[in-house]
Amino acid sequence: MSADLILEAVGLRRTFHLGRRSSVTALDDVSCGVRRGTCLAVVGESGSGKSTLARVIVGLESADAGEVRIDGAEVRPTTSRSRLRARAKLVQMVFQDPQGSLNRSLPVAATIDEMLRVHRPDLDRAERRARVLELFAEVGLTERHADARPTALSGGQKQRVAIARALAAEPEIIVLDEAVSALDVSVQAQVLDLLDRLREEKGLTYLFITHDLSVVRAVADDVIVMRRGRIVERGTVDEILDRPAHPYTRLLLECAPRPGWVPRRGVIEELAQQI
Ligand SMILES: Nc1ncnc2c1ncn2[C@@H]1O[C@H](COP(=O)(O)OP(=O)(O)OP(=O)(O)O)[C@@H](O)[C@H]1O
Repeated sequence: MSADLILEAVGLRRTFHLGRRSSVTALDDVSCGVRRGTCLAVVGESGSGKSTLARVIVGLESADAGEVRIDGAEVRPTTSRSRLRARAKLVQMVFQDPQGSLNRSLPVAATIDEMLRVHRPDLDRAERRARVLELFAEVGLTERHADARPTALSGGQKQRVAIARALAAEPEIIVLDEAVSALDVSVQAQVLDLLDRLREEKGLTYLFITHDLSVVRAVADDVIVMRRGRIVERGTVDEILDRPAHPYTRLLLECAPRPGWVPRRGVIEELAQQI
């Protein structure tokens, strides 16, 4: 493993069998690496294999072949509590819908408190409360937000809570799976700014999954472009966005005329038949 790669995936393959005769290869010999303290964006249209890559990388899904290493240690799916806890210290995931990680009937502070109980057993109740408020401040929220129920918060505020929850584990890597895709463009820009600031302040590493090329420049250093489970192009953000070499990347760029545009499944594939 190259010295500055905190995360490395080598030769990942994952096929889903949908019946006796039909199967889909979501990952087809995928290899990539993320340099410590940088952001790698994974782009591609719906169904290209991005989420499967993210899930295999965090150990939520197993690969049929290949391996993932974080900080030199191999990541495998596990049900062992101590291993899951150790992994959560290394890598956290933020999803498109923050609602999933929030309890509707409790103030959002309770969700962060729960993370701290697991990952910071050294803190007593009062110290945890202080840490919760510190984490809220870090993501631009106040005590009033901490004591609100999820239903009282906007989509952008809930996504900030989800980021605070991830930070509570003090991970080295955060995998963001379409984390800003459901937000309005202006809120999207604020959350992207927040992510960028947190990365710099905390030396975090991001794997940023998105179908939306228009948000990539704001956060990414490097980009991989996926199509039908394979990486068709990789490079720095400037190379990919300004000088795309692969016709599929050019098509993705042409098909993203404005921020927040969501491609219908299959549209790009239809156009890409000629490539
Ligand atoms: N659990 C599963 N069972 C069967 N097929 C699956 C499963 N998970 C993913 N797939 C299939 O694998 C392919 C890749 O899916 P994946 O979700 O990784 O793509 P994606 O690029 O993240 O798309 P999206 O943004 O729509 O989630 C798709 O054809 C999908 O239908």
